[in-house]
Amino acid sequence: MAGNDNIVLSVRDIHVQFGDHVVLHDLDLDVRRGEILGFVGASGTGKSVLMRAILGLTPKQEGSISIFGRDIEKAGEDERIGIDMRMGVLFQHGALFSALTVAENIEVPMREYVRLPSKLMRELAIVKLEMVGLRPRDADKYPSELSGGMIKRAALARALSLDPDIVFLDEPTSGLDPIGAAEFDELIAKLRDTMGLTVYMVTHDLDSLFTVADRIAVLGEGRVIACGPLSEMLKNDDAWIKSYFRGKRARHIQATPS
Ligand SMILES: Nc1ncnc2c1ncn2[C@@H]1O[C@H](COP(=O)(O)OP(=O)(O)OP(=O)(O)O)[C@@H](O)[C@H]1O
Repeated sequence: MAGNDNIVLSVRDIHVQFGDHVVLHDLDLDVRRGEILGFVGASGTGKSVLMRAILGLTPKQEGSISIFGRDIEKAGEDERIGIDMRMGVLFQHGALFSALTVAENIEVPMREYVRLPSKLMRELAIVKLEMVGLRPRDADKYPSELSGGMIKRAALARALSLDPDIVFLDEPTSGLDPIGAAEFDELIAKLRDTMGLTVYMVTHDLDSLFTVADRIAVLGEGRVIACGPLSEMLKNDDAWIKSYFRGKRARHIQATPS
């Protein structure tokens, strides 16, 4: 429920369509403080659309979105900026600015939202770099000089730039090898534990869901058709959920000791 301190994000009766194409309808979702919520669904079901609608980047036709207990449509401009500052985003493919160094990329949200001396921004950027497991000497590299895993980490550092309460991660482990993906999952869990972050993670990565997600929300036919811990997904008899969580690949992951 909105207004409940334990709920960071509350989505109610959301409807989003493009022309005649209804992507989301009557969609409800709550994200709890300090949890890692894994958000899954077949390709093209609207996971990115929902994330973009929550972030105010895609218009919705109906419904309400409350963040930190505040309906974002009722928030004034200053309040909205305050809410935006408490949300970090890692877009699919990292989306770093290629003409900026890693440190400059991390400083982008600082420049946008807060006025700080350059030297302090640089120092803060280095702290963020270290938080995500990069080294200070990576600060002056350009994105083209980074590996895929380093790009994800740099993008995460940028998402953490303003010490947000919640981060939205769109397929953070896609394109990483299994070891890099597992290390990234570990990093996310560590940041949640140390910073009390709430994590909203769109993913296709079963390993992530099995190892770090506290709850999983499943999108199907425009709505959240199931939401709960992995144990509930493993008992769910919906055809897609069953084949996803109890299919061959899932059985292999469960059988492999971590
Ligand atoms: N700006 C837009 N205009 C028109 N249609 C759009 C727009 N954005 C998304 N869509 C459509 O909405 C549907 C859902 O897209 P979305 O990218 O949210 O899927 P997804 O669940 O994130 O898929 P994937 O797992 O493959 O990334 C798709 O049919 C897509 O073509």
